[in-house]
Amino acid sequence: MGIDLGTANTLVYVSGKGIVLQEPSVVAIDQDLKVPLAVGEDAKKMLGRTPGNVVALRPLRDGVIADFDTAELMLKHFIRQVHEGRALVSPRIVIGIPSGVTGVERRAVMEAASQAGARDVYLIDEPVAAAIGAGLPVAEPTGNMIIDIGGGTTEVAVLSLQGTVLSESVRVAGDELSESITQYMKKVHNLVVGERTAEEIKIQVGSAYPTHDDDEVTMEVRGLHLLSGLPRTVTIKAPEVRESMSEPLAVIVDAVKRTLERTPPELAADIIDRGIMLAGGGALLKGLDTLISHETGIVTHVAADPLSCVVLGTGRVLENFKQLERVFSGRSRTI
Ligand SMILES: Nc1ncnc2c1ncn2[C@@H]1O[C@H](COP(=O)(O)OP(=O)(O)OP(=O)(O)O)[C@@H](O)[C@H]1O
Repeated sequence: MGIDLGTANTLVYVSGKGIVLQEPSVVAIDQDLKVPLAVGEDAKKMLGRTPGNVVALRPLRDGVIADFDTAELMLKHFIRQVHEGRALVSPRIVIGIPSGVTGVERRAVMEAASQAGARDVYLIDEPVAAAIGAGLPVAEPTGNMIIDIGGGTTEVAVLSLQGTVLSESVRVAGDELSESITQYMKKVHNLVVGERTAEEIKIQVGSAYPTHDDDEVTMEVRGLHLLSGLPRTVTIKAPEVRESMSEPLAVIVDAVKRTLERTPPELAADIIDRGIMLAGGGALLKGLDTLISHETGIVTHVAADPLSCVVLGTGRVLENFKQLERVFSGRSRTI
């Protein structure tokens, strides 16, 4: 089994079956009874809509485990769901985790997977898994650059010979882009919008680079008007949404440029030939590949299925275990 334990989404791949689960990394908990009410999609629908005694939590924030107990609960829930309640037959699990997590958190993730019934737990850094899932030849002696833009972190890495030659991780990614839209709506339109609405704006009319028909793209946004205190609908245009995201986008572009500046010349030459690969849900932001190409002068591609790259990578590693044995950043075995 391969798992992408992401800030925004968790995906599970089962050898021979493919991706069997794709759910938001959200857990809703009844605080009075201390029991989970919902996990995944059902819990995400509750974000910002819960009564006093219920909290909808995202246990991973900014690429790290913010709430370990809830993360463990979620991981166990998903593993059991995939196995339809049956006990695991001591399977091997490969888990993709953000490269910024600490040693303690790595052990905690392995522990949670062991408790859910896994015998051999292997950890793989998300950029490495994303590169494998995007089909980059990471085992060859050639430089590959991957930018994995998730919910909480953007990880930029240069890989060669199954290893990370250099990498940089910034805690600015998809969620921060949505948050900038929230701030903009409040400041310019006096409209308070929730996390889900801000994400919808980003997906529907957000872009990183201008197109000729930009001005015609608009969206009606509902929220709470700050001055009247009443619900109101406001029409926004694509260029203002792009402008509202300019700061976090600049942080991402700077991280890419800094990594390129540190890349050894032979590998840099490979990257110029092969281009840069974008993965993670953030890669779906319209025009982001064009922005990065424009800023770096290097052709930039978006992976075929950016949201699934990490989990597909864990799956490929599972299915080619002997050839890709050196890609792991942690492992544990329960006897
Ligand atoms: N079409 C889209 N346009 C822009 N952003 C999108 C789109 N679809 C998804 N996203 C964003 O992608 C992010 C989630 O990506 P992904 O599932 O790869 O993250 P993750 O792996 O859970 O996070 P992390 O890698 O930080 O742990 C969210 O911020 C979401 O808003």
